[in-house]
Amino acid sequence: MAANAPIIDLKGIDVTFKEADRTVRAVKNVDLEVAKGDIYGIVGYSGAGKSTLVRVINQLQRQTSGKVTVSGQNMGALKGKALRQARTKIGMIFQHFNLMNERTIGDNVMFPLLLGSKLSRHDKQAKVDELLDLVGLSEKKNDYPAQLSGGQKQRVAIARALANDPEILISDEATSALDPKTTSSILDLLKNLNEKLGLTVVLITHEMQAVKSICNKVAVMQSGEIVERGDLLTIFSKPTQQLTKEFIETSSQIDAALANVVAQPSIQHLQANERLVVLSYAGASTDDPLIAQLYEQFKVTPNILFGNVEILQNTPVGNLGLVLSGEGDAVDKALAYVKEQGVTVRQINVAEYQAELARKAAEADTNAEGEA
Ligand SMILES: Nc1ncnc2c1ncn2[C@@H]1O[C@H](COP(=O)(O)OP(=O)(O)OP(=O)(O)O)[C@@H](O)[C@H]1O
Repeated sequence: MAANAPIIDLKGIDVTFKEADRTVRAVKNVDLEVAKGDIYGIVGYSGAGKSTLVRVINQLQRQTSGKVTVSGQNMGALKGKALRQARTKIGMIFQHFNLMNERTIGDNVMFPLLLGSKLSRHDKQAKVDELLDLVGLSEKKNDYPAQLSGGQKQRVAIARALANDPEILISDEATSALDPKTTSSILDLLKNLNEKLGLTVVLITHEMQAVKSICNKVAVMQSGEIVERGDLLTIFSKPTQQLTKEFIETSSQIDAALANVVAQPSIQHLQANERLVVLSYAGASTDDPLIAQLYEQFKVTPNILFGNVEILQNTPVGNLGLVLSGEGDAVDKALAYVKEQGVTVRQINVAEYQAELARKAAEADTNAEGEA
């Protein structure tokens, strides 16, 4: 494998399921390159094709067409023992942990080592101890899965997935059944393993929050296709697709803040020279100088309604909701200047935004009735 070749290289992947009464094209012509050491998030709603796509990486799911290369090996050409061998280098964890309840924690972690590891009996035991130590569960070696919390069970599953020293770990909704605090401790563990062992992680989730906390790259999937992809900062500060924006908004609470704001009478009756805007930026631009310049350069008065700054990949990413007011075309000029500084400007038409909120609420009601 060339030094800078991606560790996972998917080219033109299609997966079609044929059933008696229907055909589902679950993955449509997807290309995906994951570099060694990436924590690559794949985000999308249920049914988008995420699981099917990642199961192609270890060939638990064979592609209908396209080429899968992992660590330089053409996975589609492997069968039998060679395929089993290649799979040991790709660990996988799931939402429901998939532990063997009648075996101890130690034996669960030992299990993959019994299937063809060349280590001696003594070294296998030492490996189990080392793995349990790595995930912080040394004391639970002789307990059974039923005695553990969900977060602890997922740690056991992670230790088991690492038994054969994989280069890649695929996490399929591994935190979806966990509470927020446990989720964040599992995500921290994955990040830690990535740094400590150089493990490449592919993280499937429907929660942008998870992507935000540990991924360096993200792909957004919809109806079997990747609709947007890129490094985390670019995707968060300059999303282009509506679906990406939706996922980001659910994780940043900006829309919840905006919904509160547009419910206020003073905002519903803005003057002709007033504008409601949300400014989003990543990196160098910070609130203070920008806000000061609005007034100093353009005599535009900013009234700050809400704001938040998060640190992604060591870089501040901020969102700021403002009402801007100024004489003549001062607000337009100020906004043009702000855009030149690399800040994304979203102008909110209050009446249209309220209508949109009402439409979404009605849609949610209809869906809830359908599910009831
Ligand atoms: N073995 C299968 N046979 C038939 N259809 C399948 C099979 N596996 C998946 N599908 C269909 O493929 C589509 C994509 O499913 P997939 O599980 O990959 O989506 P997902 O994004 O991972 O969603 P979820 O998080 O709900 O699993 C869905 O329409 C699903 O019903």
